[in-house]
Amino acid sequence: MSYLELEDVDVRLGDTEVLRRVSCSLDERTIAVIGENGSGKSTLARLVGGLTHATGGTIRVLGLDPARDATRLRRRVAVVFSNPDTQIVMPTVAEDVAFSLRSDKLSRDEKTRRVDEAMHRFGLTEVAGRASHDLSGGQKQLLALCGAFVRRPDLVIADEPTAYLDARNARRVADHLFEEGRHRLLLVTHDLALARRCEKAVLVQDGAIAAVGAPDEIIAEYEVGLGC
Ligand SMILES: Nc1ncnc2c1ncn2[C@@H]1O[C@H](COP(=O)(O)OP(=O)(O)OP(=O)(O)O)[C@@H](O)[C@H]1O
Repeated sequence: MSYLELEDVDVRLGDTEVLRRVSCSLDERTIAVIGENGSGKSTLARLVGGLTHATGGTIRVLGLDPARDATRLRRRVAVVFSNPDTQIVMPTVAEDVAFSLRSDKLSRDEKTRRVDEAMHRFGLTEVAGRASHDLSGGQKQLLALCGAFVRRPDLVIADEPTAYLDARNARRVADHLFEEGRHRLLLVTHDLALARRCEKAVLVQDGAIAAVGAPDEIIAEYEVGLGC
């Protein structure tokens, strides 16, 4: 079984049918989700992350049903959104990163070591004691990513993770996202250069999956549709 299995999945939010009969079986380590504004990409990401529930069909993520195994899934999946404010919960940067490890059964020393190492990787060591909400938009984005990676998840779901970042930090974050390691990546992005770095691409159109394939081919199809 692939780690991402969707069969005839529908998602209705209020009166809107946001995703319709979505089916796919994906096992590539890095997957890009592309498509026009409002096509349903973020909803698909939230669905895979267990934050939005299907109203029809079946879904398995890492072999788990997000509706029934939410706790187990949360332990293995990290979701990062384009708006980092929704993810920052603790007063200082270091506390916020440590908060991500609150339910991990690690010794205090091991937690401290992991937090320090993650802050170093994301260039946050110098602002470790600063108030989280006083950071710039880009620094907040790095903090949200740091909080996701410190947990060493099996699957990272990132929705426009480089949206607020300058070129240097965007590169740094992309390098972490694509780092050879244990995590798989589902990346929602309008940055087609980033999408090209994935092993597979999914094109979402009007709430449905229009195409799945090699990124170059799927991006070409998308650009034709956009009239580029
Ligand atoms: N909670 C909600 N209630 C009703 N409609 C919603 C809700 N969330 C999203 N939608 C609608 O679902 C559609 C898809 O939204 P979604 O955010 O998934 O698109 P997207 O492809 O990620 O767009 P973008 O590229 O602009 O971020 C949009 O028409 C949006 O208005």
